[in-house]
Amino acid sequence: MVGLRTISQSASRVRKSVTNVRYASMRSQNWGPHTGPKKAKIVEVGPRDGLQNEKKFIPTDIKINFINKLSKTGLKVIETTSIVNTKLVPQMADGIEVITKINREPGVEYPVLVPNLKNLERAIKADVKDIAIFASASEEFSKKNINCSIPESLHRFQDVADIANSHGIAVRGYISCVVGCPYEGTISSAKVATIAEKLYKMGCYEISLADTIGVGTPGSISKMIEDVKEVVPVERIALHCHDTYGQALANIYCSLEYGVRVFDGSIAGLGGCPFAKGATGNVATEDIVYMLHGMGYETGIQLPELIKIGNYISQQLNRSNGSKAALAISLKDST
Ligand SMILES: CC(C)(COP(=O)([O-])OP(=O)([O-])OC[C@H]1O[C@@H](n2cnc3c(N)ncnc32)[C@H](O)[C@@H]1OP(=O)([O-])[O-])[C@@H](O)C(=O)NCCC(=O)NCCSC(=O)C[C@@](C)(O)CC(=O)[O-]
Repeated sequence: MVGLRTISQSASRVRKSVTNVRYASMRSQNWGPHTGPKKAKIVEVGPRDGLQNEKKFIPTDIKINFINKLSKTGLKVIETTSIVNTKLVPQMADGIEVITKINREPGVEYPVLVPNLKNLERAIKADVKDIAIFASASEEFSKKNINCSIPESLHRFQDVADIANSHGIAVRGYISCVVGCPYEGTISSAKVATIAEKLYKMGCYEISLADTIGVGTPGSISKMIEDVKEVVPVERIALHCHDTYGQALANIYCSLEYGVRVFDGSIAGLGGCPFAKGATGNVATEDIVYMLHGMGYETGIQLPELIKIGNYISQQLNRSNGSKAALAISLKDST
């Protein structure tokens, strides 16, 4: 740990160049709204956000099998697990085993949630190449989720980002509760923009704006994106929707109008946050992909394969598939 801290200063210099390399490779993929074929990127968060709240422990082999299957669908980013306090999130207690045992396909990124330096150290030992840090726009949620205030968390994340980047590890940044919080109610978009700018400046290659409890509508989401776009280039913005109020696809559609091209989704609509009452499933990846393909966006994802895996994991969890597109297509195919 002491070793990690001592390299923190030179790390900020290295950070800049590593971040720029990541930017260059992302730019070549044209996630922005500009010219060329219409492209969008999906960040599959099912293995982490989708599973973290499951009460019954899912055997590690099933998690690994699930991720290995997802790796063959054309997805370019699969958020694999988290390295956090195992007493608080017991479902992710096998995070290190999962990340070390999956088959990491070339061209696929496997980010892992990391909240602090101690856990970054564990991630580095496990040869993790991509991490996600997770801040919040709500003080209360920040304290409940990561046991510190927003300013303390940003201070902590600066160290994590510096050291991660100095090891060549790319860093994605989340902001939870971007329009509403289960404890504080409405959240100001100006506050979200301030935090987004800080995460971006500390070296996050992408800022994922999370509507943790799914209260956003195209009205509140567009205001929030407008404000964040002022301080973070739109091609570095991702939207992470939960579908609690059935608004997720409408919100994604409206963010497309603002130039956002990166969307987090959870296969079969799995998900929920242990620290946010009312955080139900994430928007189903299959539904996002169905909509994007229908609008002429290329995602590189084979939807039929994704649907098979959504059905597989739903069976393993003994629950019905939460994707409407998957249900409709599976029904049509079976008749
Ligand atoms: C952030 C901390 C660590 C701060 O926790 P802390 O108490 O401030 O710091 P700590 O590092 O001293 O850790 C406390 C205890 O946890 C243990 N610990 C710590 N890490 C590990 C580990 N890997 N394996 C085993 N033990 C671990 C550590 O050893 C210690 O044990 P003690 O000394 O008390 O016996 C804690 O609050 C925590 O882990 N919180 C869980 C956060 C979390 O996973 N939240 C859910 C994901 S975020 C989310 O879902 C939102 C998102 C991203 O999807 C977007 C959205 O929709 O909003």
